[in-house]
Amino acid sequence: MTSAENNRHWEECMEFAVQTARRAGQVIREAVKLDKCVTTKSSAVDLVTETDQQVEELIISTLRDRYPSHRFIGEESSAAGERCFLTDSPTWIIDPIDGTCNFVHSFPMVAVSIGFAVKKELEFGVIYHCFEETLYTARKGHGAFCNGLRLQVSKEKDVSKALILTEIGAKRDPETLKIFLGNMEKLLKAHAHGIRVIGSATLALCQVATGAADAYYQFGLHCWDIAAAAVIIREAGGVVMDTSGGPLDLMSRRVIAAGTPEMADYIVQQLHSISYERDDHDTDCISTSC
Ligand SMILES: O=P(O)(O)O[C@H]1[C@H](O)[C@@H](O)[C@H](O)[C@H](O)[C@@H]1O
Ligand SMILES: [Mg+2]
Ligand SMILES: [Mg+2]
Repeated sequence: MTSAENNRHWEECMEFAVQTARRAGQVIREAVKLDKCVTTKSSAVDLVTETDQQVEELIISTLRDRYPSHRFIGEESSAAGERCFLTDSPTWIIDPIDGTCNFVHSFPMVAVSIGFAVKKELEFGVIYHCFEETLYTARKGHGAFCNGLRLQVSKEKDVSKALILTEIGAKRDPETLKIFLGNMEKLLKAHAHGIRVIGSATLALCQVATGAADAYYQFGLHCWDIAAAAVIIREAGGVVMDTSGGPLDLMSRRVIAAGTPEMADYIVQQLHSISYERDDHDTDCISTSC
């Protein structure tokens, strides 16, 4: 296909992703009122429900019917053992319920996140806030939007004038908690206006894109938490990078996002790292042969 044909095709894919995310959000809104069967994954606080699995199946089957040649990375498919790696093929990167702990507690900060990559480059992102029915979208080179209104990140460079968001991740061992709380302490001692933990990495990252938050950082999230939000933040004029200050590594389980590079660079200097196994940890052989 020509680049113009590709451009039109990815636009059509994003429009279909929006319809699919809205359908998934409707299922989640209905399920949140019902009794939930809750189990755990990597730790006692890494929760999953039947709804996570059903919604992921709905999303992937709907997309696969329409785009049978595409590849799929899903949070719950990965938890069930499917390998998590990008190839040059068009690939959907899906978090069916971001904020599962919130969903279990009926705390209304829950999103469906659908990212899309081609030739290992993020092309578009769709994040749908299921309870507010707020839709965040962005396509590379075409801007970022919230319910159709264009988004612009904060221009704040000074951490002492910043509202910063983060998430805890799934590990709760003493060493992890010491580093997590130490990182927050460093930023609070730098007189950040506040630090917020809302229980959904994707919705927190969307607040960086809207300019309501000046920065976000986390160790322990996944590629499906980052993919869609990275496009939305970049298209809103923000930066998304590795916690080392280098380029974003989608599979690394860590991220810093900010409205300005100055804010991001300051946070890089403050953070002590928490290590998590990469999302693509068991695919070294495949990734070199694909
Ligand atoms: O599992 P879901 O999809 O709910 O994603 C959340 C992670 O579980 C948390 O560890 C992580 O800290 C973030 O809250 C992230 O949104
Ligand atoms: Mg999830
Ligand atoms: Mg998630």
